[in-house]
Amino acid sequence: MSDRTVQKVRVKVPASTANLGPGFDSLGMALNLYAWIDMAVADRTTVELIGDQMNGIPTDKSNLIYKVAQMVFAEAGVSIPELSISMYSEIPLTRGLGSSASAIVGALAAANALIGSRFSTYELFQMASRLEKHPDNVGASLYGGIVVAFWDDERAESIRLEPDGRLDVLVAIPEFQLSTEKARAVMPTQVAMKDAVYNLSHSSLLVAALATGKLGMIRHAMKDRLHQPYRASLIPGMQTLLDESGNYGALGVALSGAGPTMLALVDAESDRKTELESFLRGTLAKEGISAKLLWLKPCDGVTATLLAEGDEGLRRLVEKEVLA
Ligand SMILES: Nc1ncnc2c1ncn2[C@@H]1O[C@H](COP(=O)(O)OP(=O)(O)O)[C@@H](O)[C@H]1O
Ligand SMILES: N[C@@H](CCOP(=O)(O)O)C(=O)O
Repeated sequence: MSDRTVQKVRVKVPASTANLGPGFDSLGMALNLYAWIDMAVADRTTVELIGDQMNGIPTDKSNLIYKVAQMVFAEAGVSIPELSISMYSEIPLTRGLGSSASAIVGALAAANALIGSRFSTYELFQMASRLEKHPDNVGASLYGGIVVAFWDDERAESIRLEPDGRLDVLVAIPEFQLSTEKARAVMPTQVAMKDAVYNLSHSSLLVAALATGKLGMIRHAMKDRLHQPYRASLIPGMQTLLDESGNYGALGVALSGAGPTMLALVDAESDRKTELESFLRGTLAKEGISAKLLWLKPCDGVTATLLAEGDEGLRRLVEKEVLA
């Protein structure tokens, strides 16, 4: 252990939505649902999961947070074999809101803060993209805002766009889980040139619309032929939502990440929010799917805070400030 090592850190990391329709594996947006991770140097490794959101996550050294932290230490040439980790998360698992990316980014940021921030945010982004194998969710959780990025199996590059303040985000989170692995497995390995051109043009137009605040263009741009048509078979009601949400006040609609969550961009001033909620809820209900609806906002990326001896534990913070 080096003298630059601090004893305890807390990170707060946002959820993310990837793709935004046509930007498969290249567009992401941070959303204000959060996970908190406390990480401390310890004599014996412990993993405390607060709340029941993370049921089934391992609490030994096979835990993703522990493994990612060890990767950071190894890369820095530092030995901190035993960690005390506490976690609380509002981000539902395997629903397309980037829980795995938030865990990876949270672990990278916490471990890096523990060793005196030896790595830059850019270096953490390279590590995160290598682990997640696509940069959209990790880029958004790390940098915040809207992130436009690529990962070419060797390096990741990105630019953050400032989200327009008028953008509200409605997500419908179905009760069933769908792993990213399963939702990637239904996609073809090759696509027709016309579909590639369709996505290139729509994704480029979407980025331009988001960058210039031309919100009316979103309904034309937020369309996809690379992944959503294949994934629709896994999410009953999805095609109807994609085809018709625009008639109920959405600026645009997409599958959030690999799904099953559906996401609508909405003008914050819209007077049709209740109408849109009923349409989303009703369409999924017709397929026998109950869904939790949440209104979210784009937000900033991960933050890390060094903790002092007397600072309250994560469980207390969650009871006092998050669940209150
Ligand atoms: N806080 C966490 N700690 C450890 N593993 C996690 C955590 N959050 C998510 N994961 C892992 O990520 C998986 C979900 O990833 P994925 O299928 O990509 O869905 P999504 O990222 O959309 O929630 C979980 O099943 C779990 O293995
Ligand atoms: N671009 C990826 C995004 C997966 O996001 P997740 O939140 O579902 O993990 C994909 O579409 O597979």
